[in-house]
Amino acid sequence: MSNSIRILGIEGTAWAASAALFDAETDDVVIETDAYQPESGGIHPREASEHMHDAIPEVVGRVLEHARETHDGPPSEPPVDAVAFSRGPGLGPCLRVVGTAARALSQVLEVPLVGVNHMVAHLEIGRHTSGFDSPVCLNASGANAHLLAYRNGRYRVLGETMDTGVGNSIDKFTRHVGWSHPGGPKVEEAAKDGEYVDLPYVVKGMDFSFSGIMSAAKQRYDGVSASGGSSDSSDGGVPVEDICYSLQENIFGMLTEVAERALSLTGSDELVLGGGVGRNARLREMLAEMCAQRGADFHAPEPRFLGDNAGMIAVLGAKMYAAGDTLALEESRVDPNFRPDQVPVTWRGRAERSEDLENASGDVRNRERADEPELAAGRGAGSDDSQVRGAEALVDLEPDAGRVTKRRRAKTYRHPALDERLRTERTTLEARLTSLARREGVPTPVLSDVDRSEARLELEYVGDRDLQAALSPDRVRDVGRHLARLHRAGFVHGDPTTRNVRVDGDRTYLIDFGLGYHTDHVEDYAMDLHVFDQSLVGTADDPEPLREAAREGYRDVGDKRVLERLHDVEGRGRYQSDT
Ligand SMILES: C[C@@H](O)[C@H](NC(=O)OP(=O)(O)OC[C@H]1O[C@@H](n2cnc3c(N)ncnc32)[C@H](O)[C@@H]1O)C(=O)O
Ligand SMILES: Nc1ncnc2c1ncn2[C@@H]1O[C@H](COP(=O)(O)OP(=O)(O)OP(=O)(O)O)[C@@H](O)[C@H]1O
Ligand SMILES: [Fe+2]
Repeated sequence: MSNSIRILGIEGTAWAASAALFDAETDDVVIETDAYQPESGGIHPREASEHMHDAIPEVVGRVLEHARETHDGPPSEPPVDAVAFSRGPGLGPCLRVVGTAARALSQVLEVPLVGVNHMVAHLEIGRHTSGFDSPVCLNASGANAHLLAYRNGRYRVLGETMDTGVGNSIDKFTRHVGWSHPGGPKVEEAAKDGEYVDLPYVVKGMDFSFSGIMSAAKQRYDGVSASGGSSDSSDGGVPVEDICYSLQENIFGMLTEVAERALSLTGSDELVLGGGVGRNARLREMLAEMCAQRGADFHAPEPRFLGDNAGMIAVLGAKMYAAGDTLALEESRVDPNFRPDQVPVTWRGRAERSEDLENASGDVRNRERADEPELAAGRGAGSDDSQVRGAEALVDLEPDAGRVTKRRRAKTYRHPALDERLRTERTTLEARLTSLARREGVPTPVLSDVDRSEARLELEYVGDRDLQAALSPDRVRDVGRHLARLHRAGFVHGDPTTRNVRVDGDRTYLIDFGLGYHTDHVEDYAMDLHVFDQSLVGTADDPEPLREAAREGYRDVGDKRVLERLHDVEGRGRYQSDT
C-alpha cells in the first residue's frame, strides 16, 4: 500500500450534488457541493435527479482539477487512488446518476470503486474527527433518525424512528405553514422568539415516532384542537414561533433521551452526532448537556460534515479502500433501501490502524486500545453497588432490607414544563402498571410507596441480577410470555429491555414500567416485542436463539397476529421519500 491515500468521494442521495477529495496524509478534505433547491414543496425525486445529472459532472470536475494540481506523482498516474460513492440509502433516480458517474470515473481513471453506505458515512465522519474509538452515534438527518453502535462486526440499530425521518418531519410542518424548503433552519430561527406549548412526546424504548407530534403541531397552528373542535386563540391558532420552539424542545428532547438510553444500555461514554439536523444548535446543546451530566464525551463534527456532503463519503471510502473493501463493476448496483446494519464493517481495528490513517487523524486519542471493546453492561458513571444510575432515574438499592427507592431526577436539558410532565406521568404509570401486571400473573416488585410530586417510588427488591448479565433461552422465553400477558390485558411495558428484567434462578421479573400505556392496537404490542427483540440484538453475542425463544414464549400465551405484525415492523424500510 502506498504511504498516502487520496480518495475522490461522490454524494448525491437526495439534494446535495457533492464531490470531495480526502487526502489521508494531511487529513485535508476539500468539498464542492451544489444544492438542489425545489421551487415549491419538498424534494421531487425526478427534479432532484435532473439536478444530479447537471451538477455532478461539474462538482466532480472541480475536485478532479484540484486533485491533479496537488498530485505529486507523474502525470501518467491517476490523481486519486479510488472513487468512493454513496450507494444508498436515498432516492433511486438520484442514486443511479451518482452510481453511473462513479463507475465511469473509476474506468477512465483506472482506479478501484468503493461503495459507501451514506448513513454509516454520517457516523464514521464523527468518529474520524473526534478520534473516539467506539461511540454511540445519533444520526439526525432528513430522511432518517437512528442510534447506532458497533458490535460484532456491524453497526447495530439500537433505536430508530417508527415513521418519517426527523428533518423530513420538520420540513413537512414548514410546508404546511408555507415556508420554503428546507424548513429546519427556519424553525431554528423562529424558535428564538417562541414560548413553550404542550405537544405530544413519544418514545418507545429506544425507538420514537414523529407523526403524532407533527399532526398536533399542524392542528394547533391551524387553531384546531386535537379533539377536532375549538380554536386555540382568537386569531386562529397558536403563534408559529411558539410551535417551532416547542417542536424543537420535544423532538430534540426525544432524541436526547433515547441517546442517553443507548449510552446507558451499551455502557459507552462517547456520543457522536451526524446528519443535517445536527446543524441545529439547540439539539447540540441538549446532547452536550446530557453527556456532561453523565460524564460522557460528546462530539459533533463541524457543520460542513453534518449535512449531506461528499467529504464523509471520501473519508469512509479511504478507510474501506485501505481495508481492501472495493467493488467490482458488476456488483456496484445502488440500493435505495441500504440499511446501515447490512454493511460488513471491514475497516475497523487492524486495517484502520494502518500507518497511513493513523497518522492522518487529527486527534488520535483512544486509538491505541488493543481490541474492539464490546458493548458492556453499564451501571453509569459514579455508581457504587448500592446505587444504580439508569437512563432515567437514580435507584438506591437495599437488598438486605428488600427495598429499592427510585427517583426520577430533573433532566436539565429538557424544558422544565416538559420535564415535570414526563416525570410525574411516568411515576404514576410505573406505580399503576407494576401492580396491574402482577394481577395478570407477571412477576413484578411490590410497590410500597409513591410520591408523585417528588417522582419517587419505593419498591420491593427483586432478583439478584439483570437479565442482561444472565441471558438464557429459558429466561427469554419466560419474558416473551410475560409480554403476551400484559398485551392480553390491554397494555404494554414500553421499554422491555434486558436491563428491565430482573432474574432470580428461573424466575424473571419485569421492572421499570414508566413508559407503559394502555392500548388495544396490535401495532403497539408488536412494537413492544420489537423493543425487546432489539435489546437482545444489541446486548447478546449470539442473539438468534434468544430472539427465537422470545417469539416462542409469546406464541405460547399471546395473539399470533402480534407476531405477524412484528414481522412487518421488522421488514419495514424506513427510508421514505420526502414527497
Ligand atoms: C439519505 C440521505 O439523502 C438523507 N439526507 C438528508 O436528509 O440530508 P441531510 O443534509 O442529512 O439533512 C437535511 C435535513 O436537515 C434539516 N436541517 C438543516 N439545518 C437544520 C437546522 N439548523 N435545524 C433543523 N434542521 C435542519 C433540513 O431541514 C433537512 O430536513 C439522510 O441522510 O437521511
Ligand atoms: N425492584 C428492583 N429490584 C432490584 N433491582 C432493581 C429494582 N429496580 C431497579 N433495579 C436495578 O436498577 C436498575 C435501574 O432501574 P430502572 O430500570 O427502574 O431505572 P431507569 O432509570 O428507568 O433505567 P433505564 O431507563 O435505563 O431502564 C435496573 O436495571 C436494576 O438493576
Ligand atoms: Fe444524509
